[in-house]
Amino acid sequence: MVEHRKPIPVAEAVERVIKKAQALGTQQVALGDSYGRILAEPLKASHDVPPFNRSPYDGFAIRSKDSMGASGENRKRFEVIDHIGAGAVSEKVVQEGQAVRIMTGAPLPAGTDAVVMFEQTIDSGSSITIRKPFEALENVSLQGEDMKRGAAIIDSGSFIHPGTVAVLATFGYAEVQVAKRPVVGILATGTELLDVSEPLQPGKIRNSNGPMIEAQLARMGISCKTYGMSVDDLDESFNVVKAAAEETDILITTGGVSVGDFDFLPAIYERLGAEILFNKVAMRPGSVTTVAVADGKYLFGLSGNPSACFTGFELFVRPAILKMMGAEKLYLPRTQAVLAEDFAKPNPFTRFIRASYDGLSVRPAGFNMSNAVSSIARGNALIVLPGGTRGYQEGALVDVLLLGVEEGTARWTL
Ligand SMILES: Nc1nc2c(c(=O)[nH]1)N[C@H]1C(S)=C(S)[C@@H](COP(=O)(O)OP(=O)(O)OC[C@H]3O[C@@H](n4cnc5c(N)ncnc54)[C@H](O)[C@@H]3O)O[C@H]1N2
Ligand code: MOO
Ligand SMILES: [Mg+2]
Repeated sequence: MVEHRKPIPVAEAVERVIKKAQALGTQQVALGDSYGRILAEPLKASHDVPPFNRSPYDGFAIRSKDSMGASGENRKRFEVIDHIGAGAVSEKVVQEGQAVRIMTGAPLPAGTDAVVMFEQTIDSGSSITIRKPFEALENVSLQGEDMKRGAAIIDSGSFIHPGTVAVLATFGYAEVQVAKRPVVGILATGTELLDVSEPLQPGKIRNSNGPMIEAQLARMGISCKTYGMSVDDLDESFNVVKAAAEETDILITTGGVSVGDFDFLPAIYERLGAEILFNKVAMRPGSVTTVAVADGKYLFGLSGNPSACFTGFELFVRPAILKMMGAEKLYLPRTQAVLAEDFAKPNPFTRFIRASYDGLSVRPAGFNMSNAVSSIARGNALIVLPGGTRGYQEGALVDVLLLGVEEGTARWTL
C-alpha cells in the first residue's frame, strides 16, 4: 500500500530544520582568508576612527579666528610656515596669521582648527590670502567621527564581506575568529545516472544534481566531499549513506525519497534509526523533500527532480548550514516585483517558480516543472505564490526570493 504523508507548511519545515542545527565551533584565519566567512566574535572599535583630527582636503590649515572678517574686499593673508602630507606630523605650533600647507589625511597641526581648500585661496608660495571667514572645525575630519573607541561595530554572526574586511584591517585584525565550516557530503542516488563525462545510453541521464549542489555549496563558500552516485539498491545505498554520514556533518542525497519501488531513502533512514523531521512539505516543487537527523548529523534527502532538488537546497540546506555557523542572517532575501506574464496554473501548495528578476519585474524562466533543468539555469530568483491560490495575471505584485546574494536576511518573511 502506498504510504500517505502529511504535508507541513514550508515555514514550519524551515523552523524544524533550523532547530536541529549544532554549533560547529570557531577557528582563527588570516585576514586575507576571512572573506566569505561568518564572524565569530563581536567587533568593537579598539580606537577612534579616524584616530586624530585630520584634513579632508588638500589646502591650508589655519586658526579659524584669524579668518574673521575676511571678504572679497578685505582678503586675509596667512604666512605659510610648514608643509605636510598624509603620514607626516607638523612640529610647528601655528600662531596668529600663520598657516600650514596640508594634504588630505594629514593631522591638523597644533593651534589650527580649520582647513582652507586650495581652490579657496590665492597662493603666492610663502603666503596665501582668503576671502571668507572659516568657523572652528570647518573642513576638519574629526577624531572618532566614523567610529568611537569602544563602540560595537559588527555583530558576531555577520557575513564577512569586503566592507567588513576593511573594518577588521582598520583595527589591526591580522587574524580573525570565524565559524568553522561544516563538512558536507553529496551522494546522488539513481540507477539511471551517468557521470558527466559518459555518453547517453537508453533510459539513462547524466547526474546533474550532484554538480549543481556542489555549485550551490560553492556559492556559500563551502567545499564538499562527493560520494559520487549509487544505484537504487537498498543495501548498497545504505552502506554508502552510513559511511558518508560518519565522515560528514551534513549528508545531502538526491533522489529516492518519494514512494516509488526503488525509492530507498525512507528505508535507509529507518535502518539508521534517524529522526525524520518531515518527509512532505506543502510546496511545489520539492514536496517530497525529506530531512532527518542521525547522531547529530543532518541527512538532507533532496528530491531527484532537478528543480525540486535545487529549491530544497535553497530553502532548507542553506539556512541550516548558516545556522550551524552561527550566522544571524539565514534566509534568502525577499522582495516584491510585478509579474511580467500570466501564470495560469492554480497553486494547491506554495509554489516556487524559477524566474528571472530584473529589479522591477519578474518572469518565470521557461519550462517550470519539477523535473526541469532549463529554468534553473535561466533563473536568478524564485517567485513564491502562496498555497491555496488560483492563477496569477500579468501585472500582479508577487513575492520574490533572490538567489545568489552573499548575505541573506534574519527574518523568514513568507
Ligand atoms: N505516486 C507518486 N509518485 C511520485 C510522487 C508522489 O507523491 N506519488 N511524488 C513526485 C514528486 S513530487 C517528485 S519531486 C518525485 C521525487 O522523486 P524522488 O525524489 O524519489 O527521486 P527519483 O525517483 O530518484 O527521481 C525523480 C526524477 O529525477 C531524476 N533524477 C534523479 N536523480 C537525478 C540527478 N542526480 N540528476 C538529474 N536528474 C535526476 C530521475 O531520473 C527522475 O526522473 O517523485 C514523484 N513521484
Ligand atoms: O517534490 Mo515534487 O517536486 O513536488 O514535484
Ligand atoms: Mg522516486
